[in-house]
Amino acid sequence: MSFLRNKTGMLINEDVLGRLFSGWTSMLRKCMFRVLRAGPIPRHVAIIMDGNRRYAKRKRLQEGTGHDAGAMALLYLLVYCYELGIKYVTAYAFSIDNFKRNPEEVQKIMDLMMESVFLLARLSKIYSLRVHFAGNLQLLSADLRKAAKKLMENTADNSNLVLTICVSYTCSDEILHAIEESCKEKTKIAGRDDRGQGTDRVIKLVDIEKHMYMAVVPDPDIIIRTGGEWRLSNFLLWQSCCCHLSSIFTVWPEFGVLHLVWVVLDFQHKYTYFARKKNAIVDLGNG
Ligand SMILES: CC(C)=CCC/C(C)=C/CC/C(C)=C/COP(=O)(O)OP(=O)(O)O
Repeated sequence: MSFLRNKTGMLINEDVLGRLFSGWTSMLRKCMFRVLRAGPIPRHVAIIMDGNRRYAKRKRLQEGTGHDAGAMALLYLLVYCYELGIKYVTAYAFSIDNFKRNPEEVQKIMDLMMESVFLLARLSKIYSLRVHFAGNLQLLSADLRKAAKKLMENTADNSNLVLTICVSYTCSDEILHAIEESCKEKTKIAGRDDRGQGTDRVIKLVDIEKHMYMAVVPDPDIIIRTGGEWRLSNFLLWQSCCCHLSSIFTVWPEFGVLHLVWVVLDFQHKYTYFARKKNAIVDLGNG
């Protein structure tokens, strides 16, 4: 059993999360965030959560513990982002290519995902989070798909922060899906118009963008990749044309509040470039 799980095998979130919101550490964090808010705060932060297995290996922990710790790190990050005033967080939780991994590992990650859905349901009530799943959900088990859809429906009216979990996702699949849906839509419209006259049959960028899995959120301002790599690994390729890339050497389970502060400071440093991108920055008056 992993050190992050209790005797019944459940992730020990209560204590860990409880400690986040009380005491002097929480006070220090809030002071730090207050100072950080003197500068521009990114509206949307996306993360490639790399290095979970390396973390477990380095610490000589059981297999799977790295992903447990990674899931906890994401819950922590959500709270930090909420406190800082970041409105959108997107996490690359499982790519379509990850299905090629050892079946046992895939099953463990899927079980963790199911468990995370329940944890997120509780967290979303406390913080009024909206949870959105982006990806080819047909590739997931019926149970996980059902739980994910239920969580999306139950949190659809929440507005403090939108968490998008990219699962069974690759951006090339997302683009293909959006083009297919656009073609279907255009064919339907053309079919309704007998002679095809007056019908706009040409597929435009807006048609494709409308059908992207990520259409419900604005493009990211920052993509953070942990584990020391710079690759995008088929994550948000369409949406990342103007975004700031940040590669952190730390493995994902060890990503903490100070890493987030560093990334935001780095973003603020490049503010002059980002300021050219209209609406990229949260209006501090409202944040
Ligand atoms: C709440 C929620 C949605 C939880 C998601 C759980 C989680 C952290 C999933 C990450 C899965 C994954 C394949 C990460 C990449 O690290 P890796 O396994 O490739 O590690 P490595 O780079 O050390 O090999």
